[in-house]
Amino acid sequence: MSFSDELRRDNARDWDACVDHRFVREIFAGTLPPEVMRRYLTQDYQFIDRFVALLGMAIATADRFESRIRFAQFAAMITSDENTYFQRAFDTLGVPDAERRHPVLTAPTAGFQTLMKDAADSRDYGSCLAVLTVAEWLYLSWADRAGEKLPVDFVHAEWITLHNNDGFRSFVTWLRSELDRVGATADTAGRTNAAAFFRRAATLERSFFDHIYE
Ligand SMILES: Cc1ncc(CN)c(N)n1
Repeated sequence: MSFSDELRRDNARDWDACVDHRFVREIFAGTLPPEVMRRYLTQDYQFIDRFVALLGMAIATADRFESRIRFAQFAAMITSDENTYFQRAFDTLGVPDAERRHPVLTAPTAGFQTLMKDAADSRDYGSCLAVLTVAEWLYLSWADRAGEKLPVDFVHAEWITLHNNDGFRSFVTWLRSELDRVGATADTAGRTNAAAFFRRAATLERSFFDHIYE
């Protein structure tokens, strides 16, 4: 079994809870209440900020140019297509500027920020990769539903298509192969560290979905 499959299997409870989450069912059905989507997106925008910083550390610590290019291209997408989606969704949902920039952070958002800072501060490529892989592979896992119709509202539909398009799918395939490659050459401590970051990320993903309904 590959390293990434092993990590996913070891975190199956949190992983499966996210893939089958109420948020996922409601966003596909187009029934996600606007106040829930608003809470989700205002918190997630703070996630994205630190996520881009972590991508920067992956670019800095990667062991080859080819990997840096992949991350740089992905960072370009997040800071263009995904960033403009957030702005258009905030406009539609009536989120004022102050709340876009400085919302009161919830515990899962603050937890993610600490996790991403810890991964970046480790300056360990495998640990950065583990967190990035959970964030993107888990999102592909819930968003990639063959044959499912898209909801009408762009705020719902585009959040799905940002996470199930061909470019995203190929980035996730590459991320997993990169984690497998790095895991195969890492020593026991390196694999243990990456596994611990993977676990923290999977747990937080689940509480992030849960908390927007609390
Ligand atoms: C919490 C969270 N996790 C993952 C993703 C996917 N980039 C996201 N936008 N937000």
